Amino acid sequence: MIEATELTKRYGGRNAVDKLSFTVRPGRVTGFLGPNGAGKSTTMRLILGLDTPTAGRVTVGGKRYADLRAPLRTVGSLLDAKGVHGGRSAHQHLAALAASNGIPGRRVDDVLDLVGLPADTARTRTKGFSLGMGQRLGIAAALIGDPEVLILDEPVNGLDTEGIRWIRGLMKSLAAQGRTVFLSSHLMSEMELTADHLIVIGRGRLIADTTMRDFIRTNSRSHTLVRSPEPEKLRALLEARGWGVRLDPGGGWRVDGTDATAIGDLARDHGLAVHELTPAHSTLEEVYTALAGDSAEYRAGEAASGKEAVR
Ligand SMILES: Nc1ncnc2c1ncn2[C@@H]1O[C@H](COP(=O)(O)OP(=O)(O)OP(=O)(O)O)[C@@H](O)[C@H]1O
Repeated sequence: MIEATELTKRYGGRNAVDKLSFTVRPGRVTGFLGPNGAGKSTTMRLILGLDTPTAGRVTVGGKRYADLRAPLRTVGSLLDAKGVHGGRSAHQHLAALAASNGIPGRRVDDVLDLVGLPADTARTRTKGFSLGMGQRLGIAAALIGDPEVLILDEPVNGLDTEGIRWIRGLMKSLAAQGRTVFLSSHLMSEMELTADHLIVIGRGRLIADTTMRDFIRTNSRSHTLVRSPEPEKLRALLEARGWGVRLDPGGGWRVDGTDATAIGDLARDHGLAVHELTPAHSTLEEVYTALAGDSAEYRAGEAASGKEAVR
């Protein structure tokens, strides 16, 4: 569990993190979203004791990071996959981390296996590692202490499709084991598939702390997707009713202001074939983009309650 209470970090004259209070609970994957400069990395650094708060506090498993005796056994993190000495091998890097936290050396082979880094690769210097291999090594380092809490900043960066799918499965299985998984990503489609819960910030303030499902439901414009072999005829009929009609990126029309029943009846009354008629919600990406485009920093002032998704 991660608990932030009125967490504040001031740089120069500006609050990068501004009275942020939230709880990241075990047993689920929590996504951390916010536009560039919203304060996500700063928050993660504060959680990990890499920076000190100006005010407020944040704890991991009930303790401040600085008070953890063997931190890697409590919290594993991936903030910057390039933060590895290029002259060392992956094996040496992980062995050094293990030794520094009283973790048995045999754990190194376990985590290498878990992240799919072959033994011979793990013995070569990391300087030649691809971005994807570096990312796997970073995740191995995060897992070395078998921690209850995982904090990962953009963990799918540089991974190919198979790697992204692998991370998704790994995050979900770690959460299913009862661990706390907190991750940021700019890949919305991936976040939608991976996270159960979302914490959204803008300008250092809490905007939403809610389930993925509720975040999308509350902020999406529900619409009906309709396809017909005579799309223009259908569009004319829909618009004549005063309903909003937009082109769906996948083809067909997105219709606002009515429901599937009314559209189906309308098409039938005019002898028009309909090949698809689906009530639909926006994707996370659509909701998020609309929110971000709505105003710089998500109308941070309006979201004072913090618990409700923005509208
Ligand atoms: N060490 C620092 N000194 C001064 N200002 C900083 C420092 N670190 C971050 N900031 C500022 O704090 C704000 C929040 O930055 P932060 O990197 O936490 O945002 P972010 O949400 O992680 O953004 P991104 O998605 O681009 O990584 C920004 O305005 C940034 O310029």
